[in-house]
Amino acid sequence: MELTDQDVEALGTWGYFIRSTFLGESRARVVRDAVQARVEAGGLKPAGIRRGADLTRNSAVRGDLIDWVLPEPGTPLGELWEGYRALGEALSTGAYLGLGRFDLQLACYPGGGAHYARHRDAFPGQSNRRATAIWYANAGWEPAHGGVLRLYPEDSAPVDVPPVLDTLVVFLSERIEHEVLPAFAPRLALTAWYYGRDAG
Ligand SMILES: O=C(O)CCC(=O)C(=O)O
Ligand SMILES: [Fe+2]
Repeated sequence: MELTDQDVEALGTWGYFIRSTFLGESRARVVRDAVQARVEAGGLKPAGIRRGADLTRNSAVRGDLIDWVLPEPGTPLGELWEGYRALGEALSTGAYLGLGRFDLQLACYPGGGAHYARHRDAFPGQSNRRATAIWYANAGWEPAHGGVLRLYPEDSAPVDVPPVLDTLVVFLSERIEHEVLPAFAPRLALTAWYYGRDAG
């Protein structure tokens, strides 16, 4: 995994970059099937919203179901995990982000208008989340399904990212506000949050 000069420049200037392919089509389909199977097996739980020490559930803010993905060498999800590990290394080497460990979350927005209100993934000085990377697992996503990720770069117009299979979005967690617009079909995303190397 290597970042292009364009990726690095976009990250520095705008705080994000987008790639239309991460794993490549055939591997992406295999991972997608594994993600789908995991969702169908049940076990995803309504996501919480943290306000200080309180964890609350409020589908008016956030309507997804989540689970955490751990390293699973030799499985399709393990392959994705490994891809994220390599991405973290590339971000550290190529963009000097100094990243350490990451958490990887599987999120399913069930459709029916589920969304996630505008937010940041980290606040300056309060968290060691440095970078967010999101990979989408939705084959056959159509504009009528809604569910775009809307990024709000600081000095430019909002940018919409349809959650199409194998698309990868990377942004600086403290810098980029974003939201998920209402989704009208089941929407699958895998999000990694990278912590600074100095994080506990
Ligand atoms: O699924 C997405 O596109 C973004 C989700 C998100 O913002 C989050 O989980 O913090
Ligand atoms: Fe987010």
